[in-house]
Amino acid sequence: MPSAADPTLPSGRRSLAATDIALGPLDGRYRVDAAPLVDHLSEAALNRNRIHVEVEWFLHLTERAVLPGLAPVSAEQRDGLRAVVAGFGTEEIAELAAIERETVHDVKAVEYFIGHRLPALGLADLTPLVHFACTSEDINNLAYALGIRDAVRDVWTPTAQRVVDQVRELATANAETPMLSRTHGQPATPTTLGKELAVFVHRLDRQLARIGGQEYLGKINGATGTYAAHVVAAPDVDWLDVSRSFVTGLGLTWNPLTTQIESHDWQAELYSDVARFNRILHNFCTDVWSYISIGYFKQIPVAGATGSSTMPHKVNPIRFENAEANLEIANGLLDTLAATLVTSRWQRDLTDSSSQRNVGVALGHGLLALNNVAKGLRQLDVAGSVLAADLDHNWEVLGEAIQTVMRAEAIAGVPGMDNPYERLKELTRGHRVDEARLREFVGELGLSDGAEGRLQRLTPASYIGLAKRLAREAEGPTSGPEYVV
Ligand SMILES: O=C(O)C[C@H](Nc1ncnc2c1ncn2[C@@H]1O[C@H](COP(=O)(O)O)[C@@H](O)[C@H]1O)C(=O)O
Repeated sequence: MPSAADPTLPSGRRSLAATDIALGPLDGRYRVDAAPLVDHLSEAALNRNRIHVEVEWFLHLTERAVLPGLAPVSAEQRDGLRAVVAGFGTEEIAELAAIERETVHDVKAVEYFIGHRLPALGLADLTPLVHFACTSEDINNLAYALGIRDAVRDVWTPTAQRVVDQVRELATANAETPMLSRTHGQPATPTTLGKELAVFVHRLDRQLARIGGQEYLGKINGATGTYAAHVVAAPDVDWLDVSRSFVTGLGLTWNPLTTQIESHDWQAELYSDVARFNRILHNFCTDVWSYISIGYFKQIPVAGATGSSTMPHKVNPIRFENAEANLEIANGLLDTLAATLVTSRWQRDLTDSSSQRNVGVALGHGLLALNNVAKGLRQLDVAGSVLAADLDHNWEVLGEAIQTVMRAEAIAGVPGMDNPYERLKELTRGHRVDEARLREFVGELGLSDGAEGRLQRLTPASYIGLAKRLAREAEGPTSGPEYVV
């Protein structure tokens, strides 16, 4: 490692490498955002979960009395073992690291770490029961499943849910705010701002429901998933039942059939779902960014904050831009994990060991993005007058309304309703048509009274179909107000 005196460094420059300065942003400037995941997905949390699994397996084997002479340990001994998990902190992290430096095997180090604590609990005789019949993956897969489950359930999901609820509130508040649509970026049939936001809420809710229903699978079945060591050591035990009850007792779903490794298919499913949620949120961010850019949303300036270092007038949409970037980075990792974790050569290769160490990083970038979207949304105001002015400049979007009413009239037998589409195309395609010209056109069509009245009362702002009602679908199905012109 280069030091301050390293001659390869430019003269006089101190090396920062010898300090504990983070290389990555999640452990540096964004540390606070990522912090809630540390308790579940850091290396220390993985090790604590490994100790938890080893301790619970030890207790399970004693409770099931799987070997001759084996009996449940005392309540005090049981509490003492569980206290090893609960008390895992800075000193224990260092102690475990020291053991691993010798074993050069992370799970073996955990086994020895626990073994060292047994004499003080009067359990020295049971040292061979720690990690009994286990391969490392028996411990690893369960430790990861617990960490990932808790991170998703207790950290990522509540944060994602709060952001979706913020969008839901904005959708409801703007259910009736008319807005020009822009298919292909061109003026199109109007909608309401709330309805467009509700589409995102509906999409994100679906992904959250999938993620909420995710199974977290686990296995404990030995070096090649055959229970060979278990059976040769204790032939009369119902090992499938011992295994199933242990895994389900941890709150996981038992995987009955594996190689050495839990196949990780559930992880691939989860990461694909979270990545899809992220993609939808990314779409939301770029839409909001674009609405800000055309003035539909005003950003509330934060007192004391600077937009541009040179252009004093600016309030930049940086929260949505940060979210975009972090969603992309999260998905780069999530996609890689989902694509690669499902493959392991023959009965195992160790690539998953290294890959899974990045699950927290992937979720961390997603969490950071969510926090930025939440912040960005709190700083938005809807510019109703800009939305209204835009609608008023685009009366030609009523061409669709007129030609569709003419078709209905033709079917009802009203004469003179021929070629409606073509006539409206001639009137509107590629040019501006103002209110007066449209009203005049409608007045000359010879429509029935009801149809003409409906069209003459129509404005771009009121040509929104069922958008108000649909916007409220984000709150849940409604029997709310019907379409009224
Ligand atoms: O129960 C077993 O151990 C079974 C054994 N395979 C292994 N299974 C699980 N872990 C193993 C295995 N081999 C090594 N290691 C240890 O994994 C750690 C890999 O470190 P890193 O690359 O940083 O993720 C690092 O600590 C390695 O020592 C087999 O041969 O089938």
